[in-house]
Amino acid sequence: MALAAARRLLLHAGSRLGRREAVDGARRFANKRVLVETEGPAGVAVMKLRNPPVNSLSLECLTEFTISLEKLENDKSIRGVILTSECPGIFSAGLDLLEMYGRNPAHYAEYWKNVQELWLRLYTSNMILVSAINGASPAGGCLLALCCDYRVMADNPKYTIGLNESLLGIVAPFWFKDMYVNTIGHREAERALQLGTLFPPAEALKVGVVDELVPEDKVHSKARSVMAKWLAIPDHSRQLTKNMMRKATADNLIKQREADIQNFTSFISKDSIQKSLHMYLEKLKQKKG
Ligand SMILES: CCCCCCC/C=C/C(=O)SCCNC(=O)CCNC(=O)[C@H](O)C(C)(C)COP(=O)(O)OP(=O)(O)OC[C@H]1O[C@@H](n2cnc3c(N)ncnc32)[C@H](O)[C@@H]1OP(=O)(O)O
Repeated sequence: MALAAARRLLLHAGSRLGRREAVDGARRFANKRVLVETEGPAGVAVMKLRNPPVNSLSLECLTEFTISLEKLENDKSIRGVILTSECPGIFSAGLDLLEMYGRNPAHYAEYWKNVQELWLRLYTSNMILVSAINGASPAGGCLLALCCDYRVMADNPKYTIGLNESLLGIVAPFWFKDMYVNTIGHREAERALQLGTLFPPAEALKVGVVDELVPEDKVHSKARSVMAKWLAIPDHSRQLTKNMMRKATADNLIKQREADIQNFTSFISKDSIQKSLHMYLEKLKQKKG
């Protein structure tokens, strides 16, 4: 309930801000955790995640992200979105572990519903989505990138990308898996999912998790030039083709959303899974020394 009210408020506040800043030609609207800048005639928006320190996808962040996408979808002048991060060295640390640890079943259900919603909106977007991966991108971070039509990654060996859920003692849901299989093929996905592989850039390129590597300072300009190429294709044929390629995967979740929420809630509530998450969080803390 509270979240729905927040959503209405954000939509309203966002549109007021959007109108005010349109005066300069370049428009922008911002929620606390997502900044969107649109650049006039080209019809391209740049969406920057800014939920420091690691752009974890908290419930608030997911909500703001989904609302921002909804607004862009409703703006017929926008044809493409570049998805990137404002947090140095991190694209997104994925789902917020603190939303999945030490909470109650109702919270887990609410959180998962919002994860599903963002995924469905991103994955089935009619807009061209290009990710400019400028940092680490584990699990849910990789998921965001996989939803895009094209992935440009900074060629910095410190950054890794992949679905590493098994390392946390949890299991990537079937729709994460489906998208991984669609992107890198069954054999590679099977291996990478079991091992929880976090690919450094060169390996991510080789296996097909990303489409292109560029020096870090060129990620944004490359994403723009990729976008220009995709914008040259007529929207209607590109959109119908995208829909044809993705519909079955999206429908697979749509037809069992409620069961998937229940499955997540009972899985994540298990003592053994909570214990695994606790240990992983402790490991993250200890890493700092
Ligand atoms: C049937 C269904 C089953 C369940 C399916 C669930 C699917 C789950 C999907 C996910 O996305 S789970 C999340 C997976 N993410 C990770 O494994 C990433 C963990 N984080 C890191 O590896 C590192 O933090 C980093 C992203 C590489 C950044 O490293 P850096 O050294 O720059 O920062 P840190 O000191 O490690 O972290 C700072 C701060 O942030 C906290 N944090 C990190 N990641 C998360 C996260 N995903 N959620 C919440 N909080 C996170 C970290 O603990 C530090 O906190 P403080 O110690 O400062 O309090």
